[in-house]
Amino acid sequence: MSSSTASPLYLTDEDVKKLLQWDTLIPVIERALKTVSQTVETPLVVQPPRTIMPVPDKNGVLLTMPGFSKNDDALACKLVTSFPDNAQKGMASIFGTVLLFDTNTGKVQAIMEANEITAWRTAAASAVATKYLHKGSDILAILGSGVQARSHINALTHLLKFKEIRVWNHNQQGAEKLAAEFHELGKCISVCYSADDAVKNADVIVTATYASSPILKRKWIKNGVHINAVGAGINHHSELDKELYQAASIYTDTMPAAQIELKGLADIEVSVLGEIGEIIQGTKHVPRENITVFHSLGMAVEDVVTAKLIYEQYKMKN
Ligand SMILES: NC(=O)C1=CN([C@@H]2O[C@H](COP(=O)(O)OP(=O)(O)OC[C@H]3O[C@@H](n4cnc5c(N)ncnc54)[C@H](OP(=O)(O)O)[C@@H]3O)[C@@H](O)[C@H]2O)C=CC1
Ligand SMILES: O=C([O-])C1=[NH+]CCC1
Repeated sequence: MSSSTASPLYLTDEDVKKLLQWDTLIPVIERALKTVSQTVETPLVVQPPRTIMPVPDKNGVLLTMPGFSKNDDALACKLVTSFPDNAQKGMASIFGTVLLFDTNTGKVQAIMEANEITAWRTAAASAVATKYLHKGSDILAILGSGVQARSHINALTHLLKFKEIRVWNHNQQGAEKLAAEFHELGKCISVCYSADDAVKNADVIVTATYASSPILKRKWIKNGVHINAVGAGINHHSELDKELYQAASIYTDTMPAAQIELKGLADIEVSVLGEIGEIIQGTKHVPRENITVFHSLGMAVEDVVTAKLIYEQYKMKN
């Protein structure tokens, strides 16, 4: 069959999972984060603001996330939904699909289920932010026990050797289940029964929930802690309390998206200081004693480069 008539490759989440590894993914995501922040005449990354469409009468949103990376010669678009009530049905909250295109012809090369892609690339971005902004690695605290909580434990423990890992969830059973799952794999995780216990003296904290009121407070955490704020829906920022926002140096993945999706921070007189890519490049510096927040929104280019990496790995193995 000629390549102009060949059907696109279809990869399920199971297939994708077999083709992803932190050692290869984290550097690819690091390069994407850095490239987004580079000012060059011809853009190396194209990612228009994503559309976020609330689904009427349902507690859910549909996002469209197209992107292009020149360095990776990769063009893709992710469609992703977020339906927080799915947990009550025993289902995942986030469902995604990525279309990867041939950059010369625009023909679809591959269609990939993107639940694993979203879980891995988000955690990889937090791992990169943590690499540049953490000051210690004794204690890791995870707030939330869902898909992102799991992938963040995997990515962060791949990168850093923590002495203690703690998990808290608003529903204790979720935390216990996650800890038991890691226990099976030989990883010890303590379940905490309050969020303040979980984050006491922590060096790195991840918030990955749908909380609509703060689950992390300034008064509970030490100076110098690094926080990856990953969750809490679209168009609002609610996992951290006002005092914490006001005390922290906040970085994000992409400023154009932050100006839209984090615009509510202006109401509490908080500004995002810049992109994590600027820290990677060394054009911005943060004093060691500062509390740092990586406000992760999720970028199309992360999905683009991850899908390309998966496609290349697939071709190599088949
Ligand atoms: N920045 C990015 O790139 C991305 C961000 N996200 C965001 O990350 C967050 C987690 O996503 P994901 O792990 O896939 O979702 P999951 O449904 O797998 O996990 C959600 C977690 O939040 C908890 N939770 C739900 N409601 C509340 C609440 N009101 N207060 C406190 N905790 C709550 C759940 O507990 P329980 O199930 O026990 O109720 C569960 O631990 C979401 O906000 C999502 O939008 C997701 C993908 C990418
Ligand atoms: O970037 C992403 O894929 C998402 N961010 C929030 C929900 C899904």
